[in-house]
Amino acid sequence: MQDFLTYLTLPYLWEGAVIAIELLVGALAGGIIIGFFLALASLSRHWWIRLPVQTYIYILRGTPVLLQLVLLYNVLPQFGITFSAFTSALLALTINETAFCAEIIRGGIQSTDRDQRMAAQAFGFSRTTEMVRIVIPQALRAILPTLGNEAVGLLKSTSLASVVGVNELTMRGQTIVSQNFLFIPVLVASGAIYVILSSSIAAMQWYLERRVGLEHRAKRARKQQARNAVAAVALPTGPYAARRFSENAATILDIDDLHVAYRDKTVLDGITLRVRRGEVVVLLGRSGSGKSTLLKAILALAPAKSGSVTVEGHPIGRTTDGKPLRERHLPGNRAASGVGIVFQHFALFDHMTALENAMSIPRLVQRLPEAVARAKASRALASVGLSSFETSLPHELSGGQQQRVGIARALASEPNVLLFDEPTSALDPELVREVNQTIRDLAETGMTMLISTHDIAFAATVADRIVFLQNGRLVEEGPPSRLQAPETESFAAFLRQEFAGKQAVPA
Ligand SMILES: Nc1ncnc2c1ncn2[C@@H]1O[C@H](COP(=O)(O)OP(=O)(O)OP(=O)(O)O)[C@@H](O)[C@H]1O
Repeated sequence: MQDFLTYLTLPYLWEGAVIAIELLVGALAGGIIIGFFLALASLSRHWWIRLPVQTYIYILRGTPVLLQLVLLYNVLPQFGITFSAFTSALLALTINETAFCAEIIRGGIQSTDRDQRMAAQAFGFSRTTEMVRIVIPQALRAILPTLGNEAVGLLKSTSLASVVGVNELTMRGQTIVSQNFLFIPVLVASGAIYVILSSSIAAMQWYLERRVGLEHRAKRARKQQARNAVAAVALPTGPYAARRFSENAATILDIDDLHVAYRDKTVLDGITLRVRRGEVVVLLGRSGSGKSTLLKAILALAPAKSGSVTVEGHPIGRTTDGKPLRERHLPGNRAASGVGIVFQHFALFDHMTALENAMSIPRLVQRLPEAVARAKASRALASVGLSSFETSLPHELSGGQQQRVGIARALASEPNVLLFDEPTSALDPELVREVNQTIRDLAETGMTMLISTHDIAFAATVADRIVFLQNGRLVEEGPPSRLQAPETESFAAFLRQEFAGKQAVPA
């Protein structure tokens, strides 16, 4: 025991441990940074970017790190490149680590909810903002446990550096043993130092997991809200000024001869639709008729083959002379369109509180000062009756409340037109009413809305105009009274089917 304690506190062994730590930190940092870019490249849409990166990862993951180390140390000098033993070991470990980290990070990125990423794109987040504010914080939660394991594995792999003569912890232990033959106390002391180091990694992992955990975020948000309550900004009253719909109102959303196809399958076949300021238009149609695609196409999120969408003269997804916009110009174009959208499955950012969700567009897209964004978000949440839930995370809310946060998030950007993609179809029947009422209240304020729904009773009470789609074509449109007196046989057949076994259309 005495020998063990002597070796456990021996500076010679601890100096070796420091070398192991240097290798670990250098290789892990390099692995994570380079691995991040490799992960992005391996997810590229272009095969000529993807393929070489995937091949690199495949080869590195498939060969022992010891082999890579010896190869690097012995082969490079033959090309006139000579590194010290430490640099060679660091390089070999880093290169190996890039492949493993790339795979871990790729998994994390892919684990981020697709709906949230689509929402970010619809709101006009730039690719970088989407990555930094939405994807990475959520991916971190998913990858930290695996990354912790990887760090412990790497710590153990640093012992391989002794093969090329790096005088790290394992080598120092062996050197002592070769002189005094006290195998047990020396090797157990070396092992104990490795355990101390890996325990430090575990402690760091625990701390970081807590920091990025949802509970910690909620706690921080509550503290911050208490601080910001003093610095609240007064906004002019009512962004949603009452603008009652009038038949003579000007067109605000103009969809002209829109064709959308996924690969060779036509999904929208020449849709022309004009929505006037303050008007509420409800889209009806069977599942697969193209309602969601139409809403996505308005924000250039679906592959439009021809046709145009303009909002108050602002073309979406195209230049003023009708050419398709380049990918990198789409976020700015969407952000400037004044179109807000509410999704069927809410697509709330899971790691943000209700207030942060509602602040996301004013802050991250419109780049308003924090206090102004906060005030707008607060007002939007108040308008949907959720003032007392500002610091709640999405998972702490009911489905109906989550959807109302979704509505508040869209409202906080003060849109000119609001799109709803089946806003209640993911909700339990008892929660549908609260969301429908929120949308009706919005209609009363004069908000221009285009709503896709299967809820015909709701359509009857909110719509100024009904539009019926079938197989991607606009088959019938007219006042809500058409729900009782459809003009086309296909709309009548749709209504009969929808109402088989349901309640009658309200008069
Ligand atoms: N990303 C996609 N790739 C290929 N086809 C797609 C894609 N998105 C939608 N479609 C197809 O487009 C058609 C219209 O789909 P869409 O979601 O717009 O219908 P919908 O009327 O909104 O249906 P629902 O009421 O069930 O939501 C469907 O046939 C669907 O399979």
